Amino acid sequence: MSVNKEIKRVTTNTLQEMKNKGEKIAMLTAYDYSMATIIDDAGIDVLLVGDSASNVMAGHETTLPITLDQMIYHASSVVRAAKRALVIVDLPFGSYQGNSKEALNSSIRIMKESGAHGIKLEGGLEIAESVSRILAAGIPVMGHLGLTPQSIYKFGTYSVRAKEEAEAQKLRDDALKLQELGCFGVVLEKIPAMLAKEVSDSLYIPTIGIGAGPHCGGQVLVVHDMLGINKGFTPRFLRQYANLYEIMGNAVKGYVSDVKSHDFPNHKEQY
Ligand SMILES: Nc1nc(=O)c2c([nH]1)NC[C@@H]1CN(c3ccc(C(=O)N[C@@H](CCC(=O)O)C(=O)O)cc3)CN21
Ligand SMILES: CC(C)C(=O)C(=O)O
Ligand SMILES: [Mg+2]
Repeated sequence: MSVNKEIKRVTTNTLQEMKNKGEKIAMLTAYDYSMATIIDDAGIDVLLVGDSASNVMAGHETTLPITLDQMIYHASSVVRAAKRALVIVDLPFGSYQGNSKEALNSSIRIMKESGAHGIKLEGGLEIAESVSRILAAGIPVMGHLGLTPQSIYKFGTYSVRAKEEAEAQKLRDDALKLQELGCFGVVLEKIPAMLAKEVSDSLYIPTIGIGAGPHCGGQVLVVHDMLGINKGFTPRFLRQYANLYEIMGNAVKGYVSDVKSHDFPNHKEQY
């Protein structure tokens, strides 16, 4: 159990209390120990070990290639860093779509081998049986609706979702279903702000938006995007809080220059 008396861990109950009080939830991705330490120490509520690690960490075009073993490796590193934040891990593509037993086994592996506090998976009614089974095992589940990147080849683009009424109605139904099953929250990705407001107001559990406007219970971004490390990714929903690509690049340029010019190491930097 928790031995740290000074820092109170965020739990799924904390997130529900925040929604009840109208206090916004701040969530960011993290994939490694060093970055997670900085983000946790800076006061984030939820750390998401996203399958966006496939893009950001491994350089793949999509989230599809990342494996369950790789997600567990990233998650265990983040868990070791997180003193306060709730740590949630994406079930990667291919680790849950087969059947609900597979979904449960994958979730159990994540909880057992990484020490994370809950899982997230993409989809609505199609994955209801899996969500129930994972929840029945006592594992907190977060839903993810709207732009679901694991289905990119079904949709063909990363454009805004649920602009048409039929898709908007399915999203409303899916969100209610996920709440009814017992999910502690739902990510809403790249949908119209008014639809996100409607869904957020109709649910008692918190919604966490990314490109879903200001009315969600909280917000999530990929940390490399908001720190400006991921050069060239500038969707409208992104606010860049730093330009670390430039800052880190300049530091490396300085080092290269100092080595080439014989400036580094100097007499104090040797034995
Ligand atoms: N670095 C990174 N950041 C993310 O937010 C992210 C990932 N990776 N990987 C998984 C998913 C994929 N997501 C994405 C991917 C692409 C766009 C995007 O390019 N949007 C463009 C144009 C898309 C279009 O209309 O076709 C935009 O301008 O919004 C948005 C979200 C969000 N997730
Ligand atoms: C963008 C967030 C919601 C995500 O699922 C990820 O980073 O993988
Ligand atoms: Mg994801």
